[in-house]
Amino acid sequence: MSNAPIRVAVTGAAGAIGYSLLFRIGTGELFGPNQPVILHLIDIEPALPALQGVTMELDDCAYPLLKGIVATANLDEGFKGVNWALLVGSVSRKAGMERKDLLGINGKIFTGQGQAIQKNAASGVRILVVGNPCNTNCLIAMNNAPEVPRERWYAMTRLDENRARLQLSRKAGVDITAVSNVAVWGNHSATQYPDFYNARINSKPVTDVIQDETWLKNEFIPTVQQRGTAVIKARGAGSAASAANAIIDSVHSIVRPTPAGDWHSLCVCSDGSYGIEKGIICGFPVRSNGSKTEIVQGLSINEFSKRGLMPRSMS
Ligand SMILES: NC(=O)C1=CN([C@@H]2O[C@H](COP(=O)(O)OP(=O)(O)OC[C@H]3O[C@@H](n4cnc5c(N)ncnc54)[C@H](O)[C@@H]3O)[C@@H](O)[C@H]2O)C=CC1
Ligand SMILES: O=C([O-])CC(=O)C(=O)O
Repeated sequence: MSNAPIRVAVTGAAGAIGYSLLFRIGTGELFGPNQPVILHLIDIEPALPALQGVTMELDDCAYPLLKGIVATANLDEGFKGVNWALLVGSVSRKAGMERKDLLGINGKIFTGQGQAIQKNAASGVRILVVGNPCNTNCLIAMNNAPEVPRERWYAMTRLDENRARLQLSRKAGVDITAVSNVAVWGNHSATQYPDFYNARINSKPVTDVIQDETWLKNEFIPTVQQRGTAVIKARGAGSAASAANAIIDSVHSIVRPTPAGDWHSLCVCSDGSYGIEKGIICGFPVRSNGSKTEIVQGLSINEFSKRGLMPRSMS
C-alpha cells in the first residue's frame, strides 16, 4: 500500500449523515481497498465535544486505511491540503419546511467555506455539496472560490436518482440493477424532474416496460420529489444513511468511468446545455471518464419533459 493518502474533508462531521458516512470511508468504500485516507472532520465549535466522540470511535475501529484525523472548527485548518471536500454541515429542515426555506440560515455558511477551500485546499480539489438547499449552496461556495475551476463543483441529486430507480424497479417487478439511465434534472427540491422518458429497464425504454404513463406522471414523479419529506415524516429526522450512501455513489460516479451507455444524476455548473441557464448549478445526466465529467448531450426532450426542465433558475 504505497499510495499517498487522499485527504477528505467532511463538514457537519458530528451530524447524522457524518455518522453514517465516516465509518464507510474508513473501511475504504469511497476510494477502494488500496487507497489510504486522512479525514478532515469539520464542525462548529459547540459540536466539538460530539466530534471528539466520533473521532474516538473512528480511532477504535483501527482501520488500516485511515492514516490520520484532523478534527476542527477552524476552516483554514479543516480544508488545508484536502483533495475532496464533502460539504454536509448545515441545518436540516423540519416537517412543514421546503429545502429553500433553509437558504437564509445555511447560505452564509457556504460563503466562508468556499473562500477557505480556495485558500487552503489542494490544487485539484473536488467539492460535493450536500447541505440543503444544495444547488444554491454549491453556487454560493463556487462563486466564493473563483480560482477553483467550475468543473470541480458538484451538488447531490444521486439520492433522488436512487429513489427513482427503486420506484421504477418495484413497479416493473425487476431487480434494481435492471434500471439504468435515470436522470434527475433541476434542483434537489420538490421541483426536480426525474426523467422516466430517457430511463431504461433492461435496456428498453421505461415506457415500453411500464405502459402506464398516468402512474409515471402522477405517482412516480411526486413520490420521488416528496421522498425526503416522507422520510422526515416517518422518522422524525431527515434521510441520513441513504444520503451517506448517495454521497459514496456520487463520488464513485465521478472518479470511476461510467459504464458504456449509462449516466448518473449529478448537479454541475450548467454550460447552457438543454437551454438551462449558464452558470447555475443544476441536476443533469452526467458521464465520467474517471477523471473528467461531462453533461450527456443529445437526449430527446419531449413537451412533457420540457415543462419539467424549464424554467431553471437559482431558486
Ligand atoms: N442533497 C441531499 O440529497 C441531502 C441533503 N441533506 C442535507 O444535509 C444536511 C445535513 O444533514 P444531517 O447530517 O442529517 O443534519 P444534522 O443536523 O444531523 O447534522 C448537521 C451537522 O452540521 C453541523 N453544522 C452546522 N453548521 C455548520 C457549519 N457552519 N460548519 C460545519 N458544520 C456545521 C452541525 O453542528 C451538525 O453536526 C442538511 O442540510 C440536510 O438537509 C440531507 C439528506 C439528503
Ligand atoms: O428532505 C430533506 O430535507 C433531506 C433531503 O434533502 C432528502 O432526504 O432528500
